[in-house]
Amino acid sequence: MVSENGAVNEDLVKERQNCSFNTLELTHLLDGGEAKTLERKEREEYFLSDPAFKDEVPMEYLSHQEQYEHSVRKACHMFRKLQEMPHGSMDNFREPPVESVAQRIKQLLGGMLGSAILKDGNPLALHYVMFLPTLAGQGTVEQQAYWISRAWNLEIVGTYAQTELGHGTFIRGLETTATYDPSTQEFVLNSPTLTAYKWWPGGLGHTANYAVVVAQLYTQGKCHGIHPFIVQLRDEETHMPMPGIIIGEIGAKLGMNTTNNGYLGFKQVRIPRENMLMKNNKVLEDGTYVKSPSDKLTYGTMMFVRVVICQDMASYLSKAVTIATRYSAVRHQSEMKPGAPEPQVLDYRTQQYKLLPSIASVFAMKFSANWIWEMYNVVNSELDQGDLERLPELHAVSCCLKALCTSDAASAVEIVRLACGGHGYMKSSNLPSTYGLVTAACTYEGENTVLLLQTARYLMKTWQQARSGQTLTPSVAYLNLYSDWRQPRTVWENTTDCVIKAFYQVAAGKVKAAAEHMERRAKGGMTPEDAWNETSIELVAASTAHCRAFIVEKFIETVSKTDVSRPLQAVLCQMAELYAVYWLLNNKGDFLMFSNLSPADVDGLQLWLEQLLTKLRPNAVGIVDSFDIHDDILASPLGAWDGRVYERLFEESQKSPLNKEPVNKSFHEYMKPFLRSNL
Ligand SMILES: CCCCCCCCCCCCCCCCCC(=O)SCCNC(=O)CCNC(=O)[C@H](O)C(C)(C)COP(=O)(O)OP(=O)(O)OC[C@H]1O[C@@H](n2cnc3c(N)ncnc32)[C@H](O)[C@@H]1OP(=O)(O)O
Ligand SMILES: Cc1cc2nc3c(=O)[nH]c(=O)nc-3n(C[C@H](O)[C@H](O)[C@H](O)COP(=O)(O)OP(=O)(O)OC[C@H]3O[C@@H](n4cnc5c(N)ncnc54)[C@H](O)[C@@H]3O)c2cc1C
Repeated sequence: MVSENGAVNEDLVKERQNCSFNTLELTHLLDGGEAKTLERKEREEYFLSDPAFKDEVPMEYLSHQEQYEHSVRKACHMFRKLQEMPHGSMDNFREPPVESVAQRIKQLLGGMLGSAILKDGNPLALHYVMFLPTLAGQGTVEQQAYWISRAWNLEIVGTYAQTELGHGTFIRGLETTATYDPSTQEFVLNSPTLTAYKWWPGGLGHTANYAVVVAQLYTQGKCHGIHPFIVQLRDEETHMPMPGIIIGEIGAKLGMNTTNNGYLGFKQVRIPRENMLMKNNKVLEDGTYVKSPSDKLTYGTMMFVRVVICQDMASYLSKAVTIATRYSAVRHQSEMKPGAPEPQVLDYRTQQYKLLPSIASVFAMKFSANWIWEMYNVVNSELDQGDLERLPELHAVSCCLKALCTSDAASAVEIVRLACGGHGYMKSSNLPSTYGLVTAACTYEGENTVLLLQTARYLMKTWQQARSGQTLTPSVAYLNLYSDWRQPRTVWENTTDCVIKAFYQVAAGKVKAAAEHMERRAKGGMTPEDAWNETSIELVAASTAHCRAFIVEKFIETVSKTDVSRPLQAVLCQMAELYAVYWLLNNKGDFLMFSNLSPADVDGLQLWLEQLLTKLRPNAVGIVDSFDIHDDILASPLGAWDGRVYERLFEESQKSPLNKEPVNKSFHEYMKPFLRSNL
């Protein structure tokens, strides 16, 4: 079914002809307007046309060390090009106003360009994603002026060193100490144990020469908890480790093998007092400690990254579903009807069930990521005015959204990889490394179970408030509405209103059940902590249900308000319905228990799901085409625009170093003597 030399695969041509909506309209919608699409495409062209980013030998065939060296070369070239970018866009980044550092970084690094150039991680990413935002968020005006300009101009390269060998989640338990010495006005950093060694920070191994180090602050004989310090790790000229710094790379990982995650130990390393980031808490010259209104402000960078991760997950998933959907349109297999031609695998219902809900997830993530990004900016400016009221709500929403977006992305990438059969197992398909990137996000920036429990903590508090009749903040207002889930059941309808209500009824029901079970345990004599731990499976489930309800509502709300042509509107609504019905059926026990759904309604829902798959099937390729992902970003023989899957797979196989010679020397060294010995 492949067309002659270089032409687009006929199946894909037909799919594109059958698409019922204007794919460009959807592209513009997703980019935020036509001008933004043009800007993105210009940026992509500017980077992707550069031969310096092309790999002669695919990275996977290089040694660990070579992979690192190539990625440093590419990362440096990438950021140099950013600085030199035409149309003055980078000029604005030379000395950015502090308050917009985060926005600008997102604007610069957002999207998928980075992963096209560096498929398995960028050793400079942490400099932009965490070092700079920490300087902006935690530094005083003077510290910002000095450090941010040095960091923006890449005079120094930084990372964020918080996690230790012994502790990642429980950051109050970190062991690195920073003890203030008023006689010299310095902090002395020390790693008292092996488990105190920093472990994991990206770029720490051999790339960064500075780090924000999170350590327990001691002054005047007292520990004041964890605080951020700027520490020089390596000489700016020679790059040799500074005295007292023990540093290296932690080794090969499941994925992200070019992010150069490192370890770091301190042996009585002295830094000036001014290197403690003092926007929030301060240590005066004489060692007096001055506390900020909330010790959680120190956690600001983590919150920022959790917010941007949601957007990042939507990008990775859009890439994976584009690859798998185009491949499924090109791939023919088996006989659906005796004697009939082999159908496109996309025509199998089970294949549609793997692909279409995963495509819908991209939209769900994008819309909720946009929403949380706006909330983040609003709350952040309130914080700057000293108003901390909405910080707990932002923390609660960002924790559960980060957890769901990353775990959904990881499972969807794996589902669509499996949907590509054997070819999905090839590294060249780019699906394994995409999985490596997204599954890492389930752990970094807060392990997902831990984050869901943070949201649960907030839900338990608000549940008590709901019970005492208090008005709740918007994201939990439903707890007031559905606090009594044993209300008489109303008739189930297959409508989005009924579905949204059901998701919230389930969330409220699960919050209530967890709260009641915890109370019962506490009344039975358990300590609150034990009661919490015993109930934590239900707490995580409550948090998940809360977040799913929120995502479903935002999805349906966004598509209903979007001003687009009718054909596109229809597709977006089908996507939103599919997302909702898919998750509803996946958790039908919860809905039967807590919502208006009765067993007799389940058949109708299953039918609804199947009808949606039928309606969306002809637009599957059109929808992923609208993501408008450049072939060099997809970097997959299975997913290229032209659908020349088999030719491209064969071309990729020719890049294996083993194919450079007809007989490998191992034949003469091992096989031949072995075979002879069996004669
Ligand atoms: C730059 C943009 C570019 C865009 C392009 C795309 C790029 C995307 C990014 C991709 C690249 C990423 C590279 C990888 C980066 C990984 C970096 C890391 O992992 S770094 C390492 C990341 N490491 C982690 O993430 C570690 C995870 N662990 C933690 O964050 C904490 O230990 C904890 C939150 C679990 C507990 O903390 P603990 O102090 O024990 O707290 P308790 O439980 O005792 O609760 C006490 C009270 O505090 C409250 N509260 C808590 N937090 C916050 C908050 N943030 N705020 C407000 N409140 C908060 C809580 O609600 C409670 O309130 P209440 O009920 O009393 O009223
Ligand atoms: C690719 C990657 C990049 C990273 N980059 C950085 C970086 O740049 N800088 C940095 O500082 N760190 C970084 N990290 C570290 C990362 O932030 C931590 O790994 C993460 O916060 C999880 O902590 P942990 O490894 O200690 O897991 P643990 O907390 O030990 O988790 C192990 C298990 O214990 C469970 N658990 C732990 N606490 C609780 C609890 N309270 N209740 C219930 N269950 C619990 C978890 O759910 C999990 O199942 C990175 C990690 C990875 C994988």
